Amino acid sequence: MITAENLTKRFGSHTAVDNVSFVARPGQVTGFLGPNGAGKSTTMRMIMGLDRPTSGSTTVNGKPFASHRDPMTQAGALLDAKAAHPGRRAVDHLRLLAATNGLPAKRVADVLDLTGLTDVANRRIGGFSLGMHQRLGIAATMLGDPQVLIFDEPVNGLDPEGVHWVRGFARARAAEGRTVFISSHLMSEMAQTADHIIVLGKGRVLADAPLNQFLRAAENPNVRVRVSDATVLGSLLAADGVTITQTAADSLEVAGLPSHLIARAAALEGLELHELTPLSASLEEAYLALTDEATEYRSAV
Ligand SMILES: Nc1ncnc2c1ncn2[C@@H]1O[C@H](COP(=O)(O)OP(=O)(O)OP(=O)(O)O)[C@@H](O)[C@H]1O
Repeated sequence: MITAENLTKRFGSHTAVDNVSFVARPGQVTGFLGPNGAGKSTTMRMIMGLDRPTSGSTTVNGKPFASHRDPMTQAGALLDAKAAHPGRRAVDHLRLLAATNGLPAKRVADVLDLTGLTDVANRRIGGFSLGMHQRLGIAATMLGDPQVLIFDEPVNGLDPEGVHWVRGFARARAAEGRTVFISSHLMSEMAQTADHIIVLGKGRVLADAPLNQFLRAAENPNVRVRVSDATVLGSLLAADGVTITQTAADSLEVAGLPSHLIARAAALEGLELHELTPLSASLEEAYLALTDEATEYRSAV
């Protein structure tokens, strides 16, 4: 489990992470979404004790990461896949990490196997493709068999096979009961990987909800309605979970109802519809609207 409570990080006058609170739970892939510069990497670095928060706190399995006696058995983080020395062989890189962290040498063979790198274990890292670098970075996170895994943009630049592999790996680790926390700037990617999504924009949490809530919001976009009597239709549509904004004498914007139900209500009342337009079509658009600070979507999710 990972928690962040009122986490804030300032670099000079710039606030990179602004009062962020969330929980990433065991048994789930939690997607940490946001455009470049939103503060995802800085948050991950603070969780791993690599950056000190200006204020607020984070915990990994109940304690600040750095205060665990055996940190690599608590959490593994892939923050920079190219961090390994290019002249070193993959197996030696992992052996060194295991030895300096007091982990059994036999874990090296286990994690090479787990990440499909056994056949290239004796190759120098400098000759690795991006996908192999990524696998090696992920292998290192698993050396201590930790309960918590943190991957910063793990699919960036990977080919489709590499993306598929990372996705499957993350899902499999969550299915084992681990907490998997993955950042991405692509909603489409997270929609295929995450159970729960936290959206960050300009350092702030814009949304924190199960993936299926985002999917529902995208399936039921806001609908613009022009009708002979907007006041009458508005009162007919009013219900729990439905938000109605009258934008002009003959216009409404309706959130939380599909178009066909709006049309049916108008027809039953004998009202004349002049327009019925869904305002957003896709999950990606819902996410872009959110990070663009479109307030309607923030409340819809
Ligand atoms: N060491 C630093 N010194 C000054 N500013 C920093 C530092 N690290 C990050 N920042 C700034 O903090 C903000 C958040 O950066 P961060 O890397 O956390 O964002 P991100 O969401 O991970 O984006 P990206 O995907 O581009 O890495 C950015 O404006 C960045 O320029």
